[in-house]
Amino acid sequence: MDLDFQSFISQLQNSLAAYVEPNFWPQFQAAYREKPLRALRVNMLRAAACTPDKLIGQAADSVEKKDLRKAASDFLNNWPEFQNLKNLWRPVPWAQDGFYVPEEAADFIGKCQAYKLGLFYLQESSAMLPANILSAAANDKVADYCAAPGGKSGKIAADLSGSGCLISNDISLSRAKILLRNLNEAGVWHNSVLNADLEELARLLPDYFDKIILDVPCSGEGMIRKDKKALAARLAKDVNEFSRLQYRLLNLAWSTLKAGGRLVYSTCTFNVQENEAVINEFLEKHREATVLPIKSEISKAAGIRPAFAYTHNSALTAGLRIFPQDGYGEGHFAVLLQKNTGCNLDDSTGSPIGSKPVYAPFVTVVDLNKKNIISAKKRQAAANLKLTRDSGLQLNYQQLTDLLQKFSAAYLSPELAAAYRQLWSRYPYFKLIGDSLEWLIDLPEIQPAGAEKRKDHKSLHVLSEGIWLGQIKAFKNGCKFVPSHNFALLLHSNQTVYEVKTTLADGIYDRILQGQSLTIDMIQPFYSQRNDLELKNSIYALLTVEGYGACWLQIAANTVKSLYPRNWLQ
Ligand SMILES: C[S@@+](CC[C@H](N)C(=O)[O-])C[C@H]1O[C@@H](n2cnc3c(N)ncnc32)[C@H](O)[C@@H]1O
Repeated sequence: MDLDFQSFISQLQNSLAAYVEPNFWPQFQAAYREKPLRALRVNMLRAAACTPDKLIGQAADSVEKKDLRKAASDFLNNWPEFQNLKNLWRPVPWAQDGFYVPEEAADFIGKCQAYKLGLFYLQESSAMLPANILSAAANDKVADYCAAPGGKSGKIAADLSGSGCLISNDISLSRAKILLRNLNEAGVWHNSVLNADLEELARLLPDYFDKIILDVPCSGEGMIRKDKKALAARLAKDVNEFSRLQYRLLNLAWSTLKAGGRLVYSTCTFNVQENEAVINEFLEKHREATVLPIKSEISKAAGIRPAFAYTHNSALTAGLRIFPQDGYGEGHFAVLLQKNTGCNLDDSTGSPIGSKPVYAPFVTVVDLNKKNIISAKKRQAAANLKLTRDSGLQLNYQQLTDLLQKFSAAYLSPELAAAYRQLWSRYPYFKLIGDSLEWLIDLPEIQPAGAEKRKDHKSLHVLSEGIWLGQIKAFKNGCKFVPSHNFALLLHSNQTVYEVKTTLADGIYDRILQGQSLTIDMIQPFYSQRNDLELKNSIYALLTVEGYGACWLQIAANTVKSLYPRNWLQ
C-alpha cells in the first residue's frame, strides 16, 4: 500500500475509531481497488418543455416532479444518441433524476450532444445527496452559498421549475464564472450568480431564505478514489483549519435563514471533525437549531448510513453518510437543520448580531463603458426608470416594454408571447449593462447602490441577476432587441414563429458547435411549417434539436449566422 494512502487511512482511523466496527476498514480499503462509477442528473428544467403555464408559475409542481424517476428514465431511454443503452441506466438510489452512466457510454458521455444541450449534468452520485435532501419546492427562496461549479444549484433550479428564486454564490471568481456558464447551459433563469464572501451576504440578507444549501469547502477525502491528486491535497491540509472555516460559514449562512427555514450542511469528506463535530458545536450554541429526520425514501435508500453520534449526541444520527464500500457513491456527509426561532448568532464568529435589512428595494442601471453606476432607482419607481445607452440614446420603461412586446409578437408563438407579456408586467424590473439587457425577476435586492451604499459594505460582485434577455441595438430608425442565447435555451419546438427544426442526425447543431458556417441551402429543408420564412428581411429563427431550443439563427437574404456564443465553441 502506498505510504501516502496508509497515512490517510491511519488519520481516518483515529477520527472514526469510536464509531465504526473493525470490519469497516478492510471493506473501506477494498473499495479503493474498485473503479468509481460515473453518474449524471437528467436536467428536467431543459428536458421537459417550459410551457406558458409553467412560465407564469401556474404549473410549478409539474407532472415531472411527481414522477421524476419515470420522466428522467424515459428521457434517457428515448434519446437518439443512447439507443444502444436502453434500460442500462441504473438509478441512483437517493436521487430520482440521477442515474449511473453505463460502462458502454463512459468515454462518450461527456462529448455527446445531449450534454452540450444541457439536458443532463455529469455529477458524482453522492454529490446529488444534499440537494435531494433540501428538496426545494415551488416558490421557495433558496441560497446555494458555496455553489461552484453548480451541480447542486442546477438541481435546485430544476426543482423550483422557474418559480421562487435562487442565489448561487462562490467566493472564487474563476469558479463563479464556471458556475455561471454551467447554469446558463442548463437553462436556469430564475437566479442570480454572485461572487462574494458569505460574510458580506450575511449582512445584506438577514433572515431571508426559506432554504439554504451549504456545501462547504472541505478536505475532500471522499474524492480520493476518483481523483488521485485529492490524496496529496488532503495530506497537505489540516482538517481542524477546515472545521473552523466550516463552523464560521455555517453561522453566517444560518443568519440568512428565516425562522422555520431549513439548511442542509454537507461535505465530501469522511472525518468527524469536519462533519458531526461542526454540527455538534453549532447545536450547543444555537438552541433554535434542530436536526430534522430526512425523508425515508432517501435515508433508507441503499448505500446510505446514519451519521455518527459524536460525543453521544444521538440527534446527529439523523444526518446521513455515504461511504465508497457501500457500492453507490464516493463519499458524503449531509445533515438537515431547521431554524425554530429568530437568529441568535454566536459572538465568536465576529458577525453582526440581530442585523437588519439595510436596503430598500431598488434597481440599478450600470453602464460598464463608464465603469460606474449611473443611475439607481427604487423598485417602486420602476415605471419611471430611464435606461441609458452609451450612444446617448435614452429608453424609458415604456419604450423598453414596447421593444420586448414587439419582439415577442414577431417571434414567439401567441401563447408564449402572452405568458411573457404577463410576466414582464408582473416583474417590470430590468437592468441595462452596456447594451445588454437583464431581466430581474423575483430576486432579493442585494446590490447596494450609489448613495445607499453604507461605508461598511464592500460592493458585491454580481455576475448575473435574473436572466440575460438580449441586447438592445440602436439603428438609424430606432432600436432593435436581439435575443440572447439564454433566451434560446428557454424555448422548445413550436414555441417560436420561425424554427429550423432538426434532429441530431441532420448535423446542423454539430456544425455550429465546431464553428463551421451554414448556408441557406443547408437549413432550407428544416424550416418549420408554422410560417413561411421571409428571406428578404433579417429574422431570428430558433434552431431546435430533437425539439430542444439550441440557439438562434439570424437569417437575412442569403446568409445564416448562428448566435451561439463564440466563447463556448469547442
Ligand atoms: C465543495 S465546493 C462546492 C461544490 C458545489 N456545491 C457543487 O455541487 O458544484 C466548495 C466551494 O466553496 C467555495 N468557498 C470557499 N470559501 C467560501 C466562502 N467564504 N464563501 C463562499 N464560498 C466559499 C469554494 O470556492 C468552492 O467552490
